[in-house]
Amino acid sequence: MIASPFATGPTVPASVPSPPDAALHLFDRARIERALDADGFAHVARFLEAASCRELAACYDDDARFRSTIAMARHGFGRGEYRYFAYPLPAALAQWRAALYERLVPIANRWHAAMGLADDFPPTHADFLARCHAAGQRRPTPLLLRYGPGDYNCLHQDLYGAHVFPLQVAILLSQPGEDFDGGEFVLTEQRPRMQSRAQVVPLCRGDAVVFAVNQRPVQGSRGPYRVAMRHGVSRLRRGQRHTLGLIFHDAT
Ligand SMILES: O=C(O)CCC(=O)C(=O)O
Ligand SMILES: [Fe+2]
Repeated sequence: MIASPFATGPTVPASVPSPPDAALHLFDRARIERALDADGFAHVARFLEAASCRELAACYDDDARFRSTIAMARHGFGRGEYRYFAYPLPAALAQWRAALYERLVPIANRWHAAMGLADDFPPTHADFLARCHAAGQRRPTPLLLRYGPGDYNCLHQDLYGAHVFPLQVAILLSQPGEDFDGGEFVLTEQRPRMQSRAQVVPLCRGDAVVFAVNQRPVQGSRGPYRVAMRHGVSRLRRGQRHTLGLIFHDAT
């Protein structure tokens, strides 16, 4: 268990509330690895408590925490808005990012080897960030997303430069059926010489989904081949939906 997202950090005001810890113990690596290998995603239920979700969603309006705000419609990305956190990240977001990286890095390295990709990833997130920063990828990528009625997120890949960690995590901060309707997390998979396959991940508030950023290896009869994944969110029919996105590489 680790500290609250808002507990410390040089620029975070002392008055900000302290939600409970993320349930990193639910992050059962063997199960997650099996699910990622089979489907390209793993669902981790109840990763964050409702109070933490509410506090994270509420911090969307705190301008001082963010480096930039993107109106998705302006870029053809969909409809809705998201904001990238500024460095220094709220202390526990940095800790979650580092802790999740360390749990996922063996899978990332095995995937890259299976796909014949040269990169291998260092055991700590600090060392991987140093590699990103040395290559000019210095801007933080953790983000909060906010969707209202009619909003959606087009299928995409969060690639921000040459250095790409092949897995990322999204955490739903709102409760489907209560806070919003519609707005399902969707993944598609482009398989060589085959039509694309879509999967919907039925997240509840506080659930995390770990998924492939771009390519993943699939075991074929003649060895592994690569499939390309994309993710997005279907249109909201009602209400408001917030998500926390944790991407492990930084951006140019
Ligand atoms: O809102 C969502 O569930 C999708 C978020 C997303 O695209 C991301 O975390 O990269
Ligand atoms: Fe994304």
